[in-house]
Amino acid sequence: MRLLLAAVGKAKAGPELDLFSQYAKRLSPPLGLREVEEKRPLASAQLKAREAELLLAVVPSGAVVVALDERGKDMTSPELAEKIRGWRDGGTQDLAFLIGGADGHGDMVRARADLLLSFGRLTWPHMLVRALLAEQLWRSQAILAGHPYHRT
Ligand SMILES: C[S@@+](CC[C@H](N)C(=O)[O-])C[C@H]1O[C@@H](n2cnc3c(N)ncnc32)[C@H](O)[C@@H]1O
Repeated sequence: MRLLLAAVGKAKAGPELDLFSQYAKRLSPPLGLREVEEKRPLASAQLKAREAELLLAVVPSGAVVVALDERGKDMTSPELAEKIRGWRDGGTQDLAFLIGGADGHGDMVRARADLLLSFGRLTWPHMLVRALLAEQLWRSQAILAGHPYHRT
């Protein structure tokens, strides 16, 4: 099962990118990263709609889509790992994670998502969410492999 992260914004060199890379490089299969950006200064509603369009354009057809959203579902790490196991064992070819921009996700992303996943009700900076996601994917892989990284 291929893993894709589609995210609004371009990462710059710095601690957030280092942290993301530290976990992303452990993942097997690797986490493909597609960054999208709308340069025009649009009003919030238009910007969210445009970013949703850009994000969904890089998602392979038939992919399972998980949109990261503070209003989404809270899960434990073992629950997320089980969800991923279910998709993998059910024959999913592409699993895509979507991270929005400063204004959050547009309705098109919410409508397309198979799961809205929350990392708690706090709002995190989007570049940090990339690192949190990469760590949780690594944790999921460790849980599914019986690796001692995750302790309950
Ligand atoms: C700065 S946040 C946007 C917050 C925006 N005001 C909103 O209402 O969604 C940018 C992106 O980071 C991700 N994000 C931020 N906090 C999150 C959380 N607690 N759980 C999951 N994703 C989060 C989401 O993908 C969000 O679209």
